[in-house]
Amino acid sequence: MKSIDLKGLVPAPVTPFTRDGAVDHAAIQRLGSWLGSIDGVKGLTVLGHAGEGTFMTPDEQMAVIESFVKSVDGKIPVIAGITLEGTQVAALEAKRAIKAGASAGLVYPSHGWLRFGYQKGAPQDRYRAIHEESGLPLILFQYPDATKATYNLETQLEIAAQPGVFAMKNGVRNMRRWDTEIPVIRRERPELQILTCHDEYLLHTMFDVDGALVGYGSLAPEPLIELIAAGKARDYKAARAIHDRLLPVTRNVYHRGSHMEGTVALKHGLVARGILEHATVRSPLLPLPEGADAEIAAALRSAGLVD
Ligand SMILES: N[C@@H](CC=O)C(=O)O
Repeated sequence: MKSIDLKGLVPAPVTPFTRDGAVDHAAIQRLGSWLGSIDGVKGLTVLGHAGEGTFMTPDEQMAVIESFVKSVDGKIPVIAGITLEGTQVAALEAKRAIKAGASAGLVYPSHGWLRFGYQKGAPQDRYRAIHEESGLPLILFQYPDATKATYNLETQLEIAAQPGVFAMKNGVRNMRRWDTEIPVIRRERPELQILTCHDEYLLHTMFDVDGALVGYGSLAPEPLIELIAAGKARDYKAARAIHDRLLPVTRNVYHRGSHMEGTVALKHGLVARGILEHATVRSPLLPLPEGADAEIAAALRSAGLVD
C-alpha cells in the first residue's frame, strides 16, 4: 500500500448546515477550499466528531465526502470517519466512503465498548475486517484512557502492525500513558504516522508527533501548523508562545464545557473568520448560551486570527 502522508496538520472540519438544517454544500466548498489552500494542511478528516458525522444519513454522509473531495480539488486526501458499531456495517460504510472519494478511513471504536469494554482481540478484528472487505487505508483511533474503549499498548501495537493501518490519531488524555507508550510505539512501529488529537492539551503532545488530526485545525490552521513545526524542531519557547497566544481561543472553544460544545464553538469561530454565515448544528448539539459568539470572536481577535 502506498502510504498517505499526513505529517502535518489534518483538520477535522465541521459540517456546515443551512439554517433549516440541511447539509450546506456551498459552505463546504468555502471551508474545504480555504483549508485545502493552506500550505501544511495534509488532509481533511470529515464526518468526525467535529463534523457531526454520526448525525447524518448514509446518503448525506456520502454527499459530504463528495463535496469535501471536490472542494480540495484533488490536492489533499479526504479521510472519512468510519463509525458504525458492527464490523460488517462499518465495512459497508468504508465501501461507501471509497465510492464517495475518500482516500482513507478513521475507524472509531465500536460504540458499546465505551460502556462495556471489549473482548481481547476484538479491536484488531474490527480493523482487519474493515480493511480486508473495503481495501480502505485506515487510521487507528486511540480513545481517552477514561473510557473503556481505550486500547492498551499491546492492542495498539497489534492494530498498527496490521495491513492497511498507516497512522494513529491519539487522544489518550493520560499523560503517563502518552509519555510511556508513544516512545514504544515509535520504536516498534516506525512507519506508523502518529497524530495527536488532544485539542485542549496540544502543547504537551506536540513534541512527539508527526502531526495533529484535530477539529481545532479547521478553525486555526495557521498557528497550528506553526505549532507542529515548533514541536518538530523541539523549540519549546516558540511552541509555548503559540500556545499562549491561542489560549483564549482554546478556552473559548475546548475548555467551555464538554468536548461537544467545542463543535458549536468551532462553527461560531468560523463565522467570525468569515468562512461560515451561521453556526447551525444538529441535535443532540444545542446552541451555545447568548453571548458565546462574541466571546469566541474576541478570543480569535486576541490571537490575531480576526481583525
Ligand atoms: N479531539 C477529539 C475529538 C475528535 O474526534 C478526540 O480527542 O477524540
